[in-house]
Amino acid sequence: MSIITCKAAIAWEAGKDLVVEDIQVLPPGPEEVRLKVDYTGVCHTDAYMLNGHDSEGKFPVVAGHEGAGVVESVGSQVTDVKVGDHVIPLYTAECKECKFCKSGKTNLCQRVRSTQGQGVMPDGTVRFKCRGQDIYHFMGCSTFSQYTVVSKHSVVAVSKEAPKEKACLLGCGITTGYGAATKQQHIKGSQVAIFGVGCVGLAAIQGAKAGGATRIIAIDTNNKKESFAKQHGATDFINPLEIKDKSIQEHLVEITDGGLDYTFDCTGNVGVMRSALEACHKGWGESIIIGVAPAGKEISTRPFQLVTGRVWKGSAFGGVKGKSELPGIVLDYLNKKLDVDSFHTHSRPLAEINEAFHDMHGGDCIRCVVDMK
Ligand SMILES: NC(=O)C1=CN([C@@H]2O[C@H](COP(=O)(O)OP(=O)(O)OC[C@H]3O[C@@H](n4cnc5c(N)ncnc54)[C@H](OP(=O)(O)O)[C@@H]3O)[C@@H](O)[C@H]2O)C=CC1
Ligand SMILES: N[C@@H](CCC(=O)N[C@@H](CSC=O)C(=O)NCC(=O)O)C(=O)O
Ligand SMILES: [Zn+2]
Ligand SMILES: [Zn+2]
Repeated sequence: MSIITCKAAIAWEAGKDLVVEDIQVLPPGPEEVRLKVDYTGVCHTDAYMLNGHDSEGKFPVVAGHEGAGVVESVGSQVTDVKVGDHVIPLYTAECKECKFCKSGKTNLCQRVRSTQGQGVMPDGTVRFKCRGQDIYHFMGCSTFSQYTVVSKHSVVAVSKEAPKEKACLLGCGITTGYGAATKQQHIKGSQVAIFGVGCVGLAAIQGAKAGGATRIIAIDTNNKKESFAKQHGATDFINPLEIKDKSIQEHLVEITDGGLDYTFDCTGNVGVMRSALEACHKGWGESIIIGVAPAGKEISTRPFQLVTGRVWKGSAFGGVKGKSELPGIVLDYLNKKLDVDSFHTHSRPLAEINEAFHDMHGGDCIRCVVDMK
């Protein structure tokens, strides 16, 4: 296996445009997989890290974590995937052996998590070089490169029938929102509010509908999001900026006879997280934090909100175990149980990856998919 020279979008420092340039991608180590990335989505978490808001952010870096591609080569200890497999990299690994994997209580495998957070492979080194300099990995995926190297625990083979320009979105945004909603045990017949109608929030709306929620209130500051929300099953749409005489949580409690059974924060704004918690029904309402808040931000509420039975919790990658569950979610997409196509609203070639980040903030964009080929 030799070094591959290809194109990658490199972030040299926080807050600056990515630069597309030649990068050297080293061969995979014994427990690693090198893959050709065909498509990558651009998630809000990439923007957050590239803007310097991630306490784990390291530069220079190849960002991107919502990809789909094909295995190019594998290390000697890799048995789960083989050359030619269509794969999705997993920022939430699944080793099936660590305490977390074996607990049956969480999808948060810790096998590679600490090195992943440091931007390096499990052996503490990197597989990217540009202009003679080491370049960090991001979230164990680094899909903004035409080739990338991931741990064998951080990749799963999926059906070759799934178009990769759509399947990539199952590598983060759609799975995150859909999983977070569908994994709530008592969502059937419930009243739900989803704050933030981006890719994650829209997928949570879809999940709430699939789970049988009877009232699904979508909340976004951009009115252009109403049609997307209703198309996916929202029964109501509220722009919180249009609620004048009271807070959004007071309004929600009023119109739902005491509050929501479930609320989901899909914004990353800590003020919104508080509203989402306080909009929950006394005694049993549960608020699930999905959004990622900037470094240094903290959540607060009156403890009385929890004393009186509201539950505050969080969800990463929708609670989905990547190796065990993602191939089935891809099949759900192929079997039309799960809509993915309508989330792919914008496309860009790699040369225009910076514009993909601008697309994100127009009300008409759910996901921009970058063609890496
Ligand atoms: N826990 C996990 O596993 C994951 C977490 N995330 C996080 O989830 C969040 C959503 O991600 P994604 O869908 O990609 O992001 P998007 O930026 O696509 O969507 C966020 C939406 O929330 C809207 N919004 C912003 N402020 C408010 C507000 N005060 N009230 C209501 N709506 C608001 C935004 O509007 P506008 O664009 O006009 O600002 C936008 O429509 C991010 O924080 C991301 O980092 C993402 C993936 C996985
Ligand atoms: N590094 C950040 C936290 C970032 C974060 O919470 N990431 C989410 C996924 S966001 C995907 O788009 C996640 O899975 N978190 C669990 C984890 O183990 O990272 C920080 O330090 O605050
Ligand atoms: Zn993401
Ligand atoms: Zn594990």
